[in-house]
Amino acid sequence: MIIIRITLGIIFMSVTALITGSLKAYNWMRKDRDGKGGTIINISSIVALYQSPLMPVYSATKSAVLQFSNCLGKTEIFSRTDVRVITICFGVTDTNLIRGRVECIDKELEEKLLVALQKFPTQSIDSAVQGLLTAFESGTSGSTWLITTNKPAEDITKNVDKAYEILRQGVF
Ligand SMILES: NC(=O)C1=CN([C@@H]2O[C@H](COP(=O)(O)OP(=O)(O)OC[C@H]3O[C@@H](n4cnc5c(N)ncnc54)[C@H](O)[C@@H]3O)[C@@H](O)[C@H]2O)C=CC1
Ligand SMILES: CCCCCC(=O)CC\C=C/C=C/C=C/[C@@H](O)[C@@H](O)CCCC(=O)O
Repeated sequence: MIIIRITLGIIFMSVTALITGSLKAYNWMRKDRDGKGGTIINISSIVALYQSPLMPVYSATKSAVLQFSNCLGKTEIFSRTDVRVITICFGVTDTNLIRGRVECIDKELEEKLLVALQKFPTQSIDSAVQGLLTAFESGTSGSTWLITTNKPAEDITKNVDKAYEILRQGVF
């Protein structure tokens, strides 16, 4: 089925390749294994910051990117390895990704997504890159940055921490 192929593709690209690539770089750079330290910047999305029915697969992959990168960048690890891990949540950005046809799990969702993508303000590539550079210059390890709607990059680490404080209630 086409959707299985697309789904496996997006999971492979956004999760499997990102995690294996990050860990390769991580092990190469980590100071406690004779590396020189360094920075990993992983790209998530605004879809990791809210729950929408439009793209359950894509949203799941971007949430995985956020959680993996936040956890890998935690101080307990960073203090030993000097490998800083930063996560970027981009809003809709004017690239080929949103220009091409976006296949969803059914036609109804695809139509809703097209409307959403047209309605949601699209930021320029320049603004997205400027925001990424700000995060690179200022971001601490394990931080999350919201870069959307041509606004300056915003460090939303505290929001993510608060969200997980709520989610962990009753767990321990
Ligand atoms: N454009 C947007 O609105 C947003 C994009 N993002 C994320 O930003 C990242 C980049 O997306 P865009 O630049 O917008 O997409 P894009 O489609 O414009 O660019 C993707 C690039 O990756 C290359 N590529 C595809 N498969 C590859 C592979 N197997 N190996 C090496 N290169 C490959 C393509 O040739 C293309 O140049 C993605 O992770 C996307 O999910 C996140 C939020 C919003
Ligand atoms: C209003 C939504 C804002 C989204 C901001 C972004 O991250 C841009 C995403 C733009 C396109 C995403 C394409 C994703 C494609 C695949 O996931 C999809 O074709 C696979 C199956 C559907 C699914 O992801 O559930």
